[in-house]
Amino acid sequence: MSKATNADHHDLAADDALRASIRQAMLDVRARTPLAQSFTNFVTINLVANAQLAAGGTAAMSYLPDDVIDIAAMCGATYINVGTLLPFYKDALGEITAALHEAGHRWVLDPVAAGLGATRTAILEAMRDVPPSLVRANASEIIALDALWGLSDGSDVGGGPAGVESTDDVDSALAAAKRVARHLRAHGGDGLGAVAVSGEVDLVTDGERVFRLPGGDMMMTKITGAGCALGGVAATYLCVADPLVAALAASLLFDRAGERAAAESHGPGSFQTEFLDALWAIDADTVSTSTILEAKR
Ligand SMILES: Nc1ncnc2c1ncn2[C@@H]1O[C@H](COP(=O)(O)OP(=O)(O)OP(=O)(O)O)[C@@H](O)[C@H]1O
Ligand SMILES: Cc1ncsc1CCO
Ligand SMILES: [Mg+2]
Repeated sequence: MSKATNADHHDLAADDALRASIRQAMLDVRARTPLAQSFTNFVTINLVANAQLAAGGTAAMSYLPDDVIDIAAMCGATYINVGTLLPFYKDALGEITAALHEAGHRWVLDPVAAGLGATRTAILEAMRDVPPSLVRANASEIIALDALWGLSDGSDVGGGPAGVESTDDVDSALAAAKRVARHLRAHGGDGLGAVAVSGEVDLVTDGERVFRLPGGDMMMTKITGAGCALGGVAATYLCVADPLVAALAASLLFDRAGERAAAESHGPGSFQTEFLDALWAIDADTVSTSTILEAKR
């Protein structure tokens, strides 16, 4: 598939309403300290919680269905990540996602390693009819999710799952990302939904509008869980903003924070520390005035 060129895009105008919404979402998170709970993998759980706190929210992690369902009633959004599977997850996630859907509660799905293994496939397939508000994933995972939800027209053939890392570039997931976003909007209840595909240039779409966000730093791929933390912070923003705005705000904050951390650090260990400091330090104006390339329709 050909790469989009700059002629196909324009930077969003300074007075575009989306920029004001992104700025407001950041200010609201820092003013209100919203709680987004997580059901997430145990490799990166600590980074997810710390990133949510650094971005201005609060965190609570749980795996027990009645606990997660009770917390959902008192928090703004939930983050669900299928990275490390345990035997009880299939039943627990089925019960939790059905209840969240019934309650109209907003949640973010991180379909880590989508396409890998029969149990993960069954878990993700069951989410098709009770979908999240926002899917945050790398390109390979979006291509796999689109296929296993039966949305694919067969034109995108991804590299397939190779574990938790992407084997596909972000643009190759464009059609899949748009189909998944449209599915979320059609089945999510409130008509809202968005997909955030992370990579060297992030791609965010609500199924109609497509935005590309250049930036970040390759050091983000040298710590585990930058993507998981991005999903967790997207859930933090989802407490105060629509899925499209939450996806853009979180992705832009991560890009700016990654750049700042790379300039201050000297390897993966200090990068992670500097990255949390940067999530804390970067202001709403820096994020909302970032380059946001919208594709011509
Ligand atoms: N090559 C790159 N250059 C700049 N930024 C990048 C690059 N690759 C990823 N990023 C950034 O890193 C963050 C995480 O994206 P990534 O695609 O690595 O997620 P992921 O594969 O789900 O990660 P994980 O599963 O380890 O949590 C995003 O903010 C993204 O913009
Ligand atoms: C390394 C790893 N294994 C399962 S989840 C995870 C974190 C990155 O997604
Ligand atoms: Mg990931």
